[in-house]
Amino acid sequence: MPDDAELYGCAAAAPLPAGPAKLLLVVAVALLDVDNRVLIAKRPEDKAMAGLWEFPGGKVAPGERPEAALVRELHEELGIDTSASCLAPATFASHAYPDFHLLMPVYVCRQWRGTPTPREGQTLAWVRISRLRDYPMPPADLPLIAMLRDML
Ligand SMILES: Nc1nc2c([nH]c(=O)n2[C@H]2C[C@H](O)[C@@H](COP(=O)(O)OP(=O)(O)OP(=O)(O)O)O2)c(=O)[nH]1
Ligand SMILES: [Mg+2]
Repeated sequence: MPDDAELYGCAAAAPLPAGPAKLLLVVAVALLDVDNRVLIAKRPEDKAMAGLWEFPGGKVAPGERPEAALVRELHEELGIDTSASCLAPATFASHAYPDFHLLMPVYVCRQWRGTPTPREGQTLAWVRISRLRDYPMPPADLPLIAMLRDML
């Protein structure tokens, strides 16, 4: 059983490389059902990091508020409607990928209208937080699993 330092990813701390080429702002959500299961989506074959499971969301457009971006992405990707007031800031990921640095605020949402439906070729799964580790996720997401487990 890994200890918490490993789960949070701080056991393998290495010196930070020089500044990233580009900072990418992506917003994501832990959508929770009444049983506290979280919705994850498997990235489709035609996208970067295909086959990995992620929290729904996407890039913030220039000039767009992060919450508005997430409301838009949830509609585009899952066909559900929510409002900025239903998005509670929870945690964030900060990860240096080889070609960009990802900064990803993660919100928790328990209220929306509609049934999440894969609109962009994803596969969806409702998963207990204690089982998230069974689903391969992008490296940026790995510290989030323990954070959400402790928080929710
Ligand atoms: N949505 C989301 N993206 C993640 C997660 N973890 C992670 O490393 N990413 C990365 C993958 C991508 O490089 C980037 C999100 O880009 P994206 O391609 O999904 O953006 P988008 O939904 O706006 O899609 P597109 O219109 O650009 O096709 O963030 C995660 O949990 N959720
Ligand atoms: Mg996306």
